[in-house]
Amino acid sequence: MAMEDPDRKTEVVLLACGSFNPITNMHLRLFELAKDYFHETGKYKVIKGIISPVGDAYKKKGLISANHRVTMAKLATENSDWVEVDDWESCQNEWLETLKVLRYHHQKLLSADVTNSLQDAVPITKLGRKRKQEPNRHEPIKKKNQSPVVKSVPQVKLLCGSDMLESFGIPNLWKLEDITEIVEKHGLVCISRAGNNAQKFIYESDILWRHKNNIHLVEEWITNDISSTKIRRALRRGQSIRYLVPDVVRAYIEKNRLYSPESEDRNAGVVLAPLQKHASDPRSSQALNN
Ligand SMILES: Nc1ncnc2c1ncn2[C@@H]1O[C@H](COP(=O)(O)OP(=O)(O)OP(=O)(O)O)[C@@H](O)[C@H]1O
Ligand SMILES: NC(=O)c1ccc[n+]([C@@H]2O[C@H](COP(=O)(O)O)[C@@H](O)[C@H]2O)c1
Ligand SMILES: [Zn+2]
Repeated sequence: MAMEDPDRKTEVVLLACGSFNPITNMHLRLFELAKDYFHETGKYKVIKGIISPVGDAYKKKGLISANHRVTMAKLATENSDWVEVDDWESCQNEWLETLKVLRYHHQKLLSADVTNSLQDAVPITKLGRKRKQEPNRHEPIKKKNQSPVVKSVPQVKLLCGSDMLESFGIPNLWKLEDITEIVEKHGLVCISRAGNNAQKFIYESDILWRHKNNIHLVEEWITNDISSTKIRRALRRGQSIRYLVPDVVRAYIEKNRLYSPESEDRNAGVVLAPLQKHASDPRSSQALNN
């Protein structure tokens, strides 16, 4: 095997935004697939995964309270040593554009980095993460003013499925400037199926095409059709969801009787927050594919 200096790799944090209503094994697989992909390039090191369940103000039909969705996501990731759940987005009173969630997490890493570099000048560790498992690494000894702080902050990339990528083309759902900033400043990791439309979708959009180096398409060879919609459907019908979601999540759903015909009717007839917000905004993404 080639000798590689792990410090040369670009550090990446993966951020997944969605309803997670409820979280499934498929959602957890997205992170593993993306991590394998980045590590196989030899250029990146994935240091963290973040699940950010959307807030109740998103108003999607059948969306149960964020409180339960966050709890289930935390239960699902309790055995993961790198994926965590962040409830900042779901605690906001209003629905937030995904770009704002990306910015928030990037900013948070920046401030962690600054705090770290102020606290200890030597040795320099990238990010401000404690490297517990590798105490004997030979970090270069530098004075803090010799190393620009910003340079070592990891990139926060949006992790999604191809359905989310393709939703960029739905009129009034996304602002063009948001899509541009996501692919320009952060980057996108999209888990897709062989022979699907993700590549064609990128080809057909000038903006996505221009930034295609920052859009990583990861092929899912061991396909898996689990979706939250199907989980909720099975629950309404009294069917088993065992082995489709982590067992702790299944137990939590049963104990709290979370999904029912009534819960599926929540927000029925209500306009989805982004559509409500952007409908009157001429900058919305009707012009993605030009
Ligand atoms: N089968 C899948 N393959 C790839 N990505 C997926 C798959 N299912 C969900 N995702 C991705 O997971 C993220 C969170 O999605 P979401 O919470 O909507 O889950 P979902 O299972 O699609 O739920 P629903 O059925 O309610 O739409 C999104 O980026 C979505 O694209
Ligand atoms: N303009 C935007 O930023 C925008 C529009 C639509 C959905 N989203 C996000 O995408 C995710 C979609 O989740 P669902 O597939 O469960 O609807 C949510 O996190 C939502 O906030 C963002
Ligand atoms: Zn979905």
